[in-house]
Amino acid sequence: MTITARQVAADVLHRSRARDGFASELVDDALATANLAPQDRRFVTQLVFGVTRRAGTLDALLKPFIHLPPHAVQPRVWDVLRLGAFQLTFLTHVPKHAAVNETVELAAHVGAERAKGFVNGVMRRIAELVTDDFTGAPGADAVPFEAGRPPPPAPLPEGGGVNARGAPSDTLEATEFRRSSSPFPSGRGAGGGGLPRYRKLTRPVLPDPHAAPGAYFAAAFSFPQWLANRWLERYGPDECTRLGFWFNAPPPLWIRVNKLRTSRESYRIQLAANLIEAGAGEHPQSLRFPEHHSIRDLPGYAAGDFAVQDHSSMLVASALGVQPGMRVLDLCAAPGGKTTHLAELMDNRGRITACDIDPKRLETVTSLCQRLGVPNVDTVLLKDDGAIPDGPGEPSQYDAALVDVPCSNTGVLGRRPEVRWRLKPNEFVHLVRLQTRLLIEALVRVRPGGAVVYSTCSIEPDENEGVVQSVCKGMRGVALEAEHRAVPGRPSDGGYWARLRKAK
Ligand SMILES: C[S@@+](CC[C@H](N)C(=O)[O-])C[C@H]1O[C@@H](n2cnc3c(N)ncnc32)[C@H](O)[C@@H]1O
Repeated sequence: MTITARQVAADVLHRSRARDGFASELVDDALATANLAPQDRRFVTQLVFGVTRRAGTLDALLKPFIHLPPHAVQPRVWDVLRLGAFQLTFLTHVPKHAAVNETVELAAHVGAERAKGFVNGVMRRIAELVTDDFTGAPGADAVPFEAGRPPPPAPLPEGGGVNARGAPSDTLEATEFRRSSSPFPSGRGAGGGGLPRYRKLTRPVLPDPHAAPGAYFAAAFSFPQWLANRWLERYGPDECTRLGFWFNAPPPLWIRVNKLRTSRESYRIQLAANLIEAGAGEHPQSLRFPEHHSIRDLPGYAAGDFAVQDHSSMLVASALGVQPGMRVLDLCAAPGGKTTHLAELMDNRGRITACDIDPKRLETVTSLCQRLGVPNVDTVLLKDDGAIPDGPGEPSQYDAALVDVPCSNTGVLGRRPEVRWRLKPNEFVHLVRLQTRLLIEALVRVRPGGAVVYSTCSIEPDENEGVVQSVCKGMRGVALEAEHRAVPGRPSDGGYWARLRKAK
């Protein structure tokens, strides 16, 4: 029997709830075995990522029509209801009757044949609730649909904003969060440039944005209440609206052109010959695709002409300022995106020790090195105690180190849709403790005069400036040389890096 895209999506959501892995890995696994046409494969991704990102909003829309205690609805039936509500609210290419009927059939697939009538009733109410009208203003009867289209970016000079080594200029914050205390904005600017679109409902179901901004932001933009409160206090409603739209949309695809193999311009010509459009980003190796592409189908994938890497991540290895011939420690290396970038910046000359505690993820460092043509990386599996090997020869003799620590991932919530629901506020204490320890260990391994770059894909100050400041304060002979906050959506993922230098 053939399996449908909706059935695959329902199965992935079930596995994701059981925390079987990241949604992206589970989708890849499922698509590897399901025999689906390309447009159905894209539909699976759209459903799984969309439902996971928007789960909070979908539940707010569903709850008024479910007169049962939440535990009385089986989790898999709840997944089915979210899948149906997502199609009716956030997709415009699925006809309403198809969304309702297919969702009812899905109940049987998840082993809840007897729930078909219930699912049918709820879906019909959602179909009545969601109108085909859009507005530019938030409200209790308007669901955030999409950000306004930003104005086209001004053309960038080649390598603009970066120095000769490809390192970003050492200013703190090339871009900055905008703090505002205005009520939730409407109109131009709220979504990052153009007019945002909110989908009108026939009646108010969401909290009122003016009377209850915290509850509104959590429900309308689908964030856990604790995170909504945290961000509203820090950024204000205007910036939260922009972040909400950004994190609920699919993030753009960026690649890093492998300068060991080709140049950005030559690769762009290769893309153009295949009628594929890509725009140059500020980092001299970066290209951004305006449209979705299957990575393995892009020209030069097997030959290692590029690695998939977000623009913000490319800035991190560049910030270390490595030179050919150096001995470099990469303390949290897997899956190897930044390790291989370091090798490219070193022109494959010198040695990189790439450590991680996860053996499976460490294997991906090796395979990425092979694909990209990087021979000078030694992978090291760290033991449970996290003990790090000394550099070649004497201890503490690495010329430079990168410590790209495990973090909350709050800068990449669009790419990691399940993170917002898995992350708990009490995790920050443990993360900060680990991050501080790793940064100190990297500093200990580097020679006098050497540099360490500390980085995260978090936008939480306690994981970023907080860790760096406390280490600089507590460790003699260590100075903060430069730091950079990447703001989500300007132009890519959120994150942070700081370069520290040991006194000579
Ligand atoms: C943000 S990821 C690194 C991404 C990588 N630098 C890249 O660019 O592809 C963090 C990594 O830290 C690893 N990790 C977690 N705890 C660690 C520890 N105590 N020591 C070293 N690595 C650790 C995780 O397994 C994970 O691979």
